[in-house]
Amino acid sequence: MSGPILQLRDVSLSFQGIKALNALSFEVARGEICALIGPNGAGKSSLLNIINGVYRADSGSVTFNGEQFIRVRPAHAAHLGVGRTFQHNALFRHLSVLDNVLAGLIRQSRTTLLEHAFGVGRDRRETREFTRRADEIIAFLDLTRHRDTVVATLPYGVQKRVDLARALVGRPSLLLLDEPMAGMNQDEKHEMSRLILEANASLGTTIVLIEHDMSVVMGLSHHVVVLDYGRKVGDGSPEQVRRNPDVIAAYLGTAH
Ligand SMILES: Nc1ncnc2c1ncn2[C@@H]1O[C@H](COP(=O)(O)OP(=O)(O)OP(=O)(O)O)[C@@H](O)[C@H]1O
Repeated sequence: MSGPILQLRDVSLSFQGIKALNALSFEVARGEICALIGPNGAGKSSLLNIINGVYRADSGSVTFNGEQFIRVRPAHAAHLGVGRTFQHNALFRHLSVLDNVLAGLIRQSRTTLLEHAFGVGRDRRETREFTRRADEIIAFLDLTRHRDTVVATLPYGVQKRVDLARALVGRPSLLLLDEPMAGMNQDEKHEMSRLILEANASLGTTIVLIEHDMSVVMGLSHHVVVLDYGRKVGDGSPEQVRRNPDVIAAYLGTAH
């Protein structure tokens, strides 16, 4: 399919009179890594929540892969090919890495409750196929040695990789990452950047990510959109955005 993978047109959202997003429009090209930046409270997470159906925009429209919606249920967004990670990872801490990654495939299950209860027919075939897919993504993200380890015992940077594996296993065409490097040290950020670039290059996944660390943003993204008080104040290549005086005033000048 040609054309942008994602288009937002005049999207607005308010919470009790506070405009979190104010007539926001931008496009994400197929295959790019697009960073959303802006000060705290600028509306970045709200925007991701609209794209994957957690929130409903008050007005405007979102077009994903040619399908336009104002409200999409999260399950339908996942079905259309939108994957997501959250700012505070929502892993099953007491389950293994493999089980957490398999959880990313639950929505694609076609097994009936009865087949699942007796472990027969489609259930057995599906389990084999899902495990194969999970192992593939576990290897892709360098997690094979942790495959059977309980997530809670793993270092934080590795847990964030498990979160990425769970989001990637369903092979979304658009992956939304909410602060994938939050709380990481420089080495972990470097490793996570490498994996995001690799997922983008080898799996062809379009990525929209929220990130505060400007050196990460500049090194990773093809395209940067800058928000401030729910409005777009910059939109272009990392270089264009870095030189935009409105952006410097709104964001880069702000202590973070
Ligand atoms: N569920 C909610 N209920 C009420 N207000 C909300 C809710 N979610 C977001 N807001 C408000 O909407 C505005 C935008 O918040 P949002 O979390 O989208 O910003 P952000 O750019 O992601 O911030 P941060 O960088 O701190 O995560 C803020 O004023 C916030 O307080």
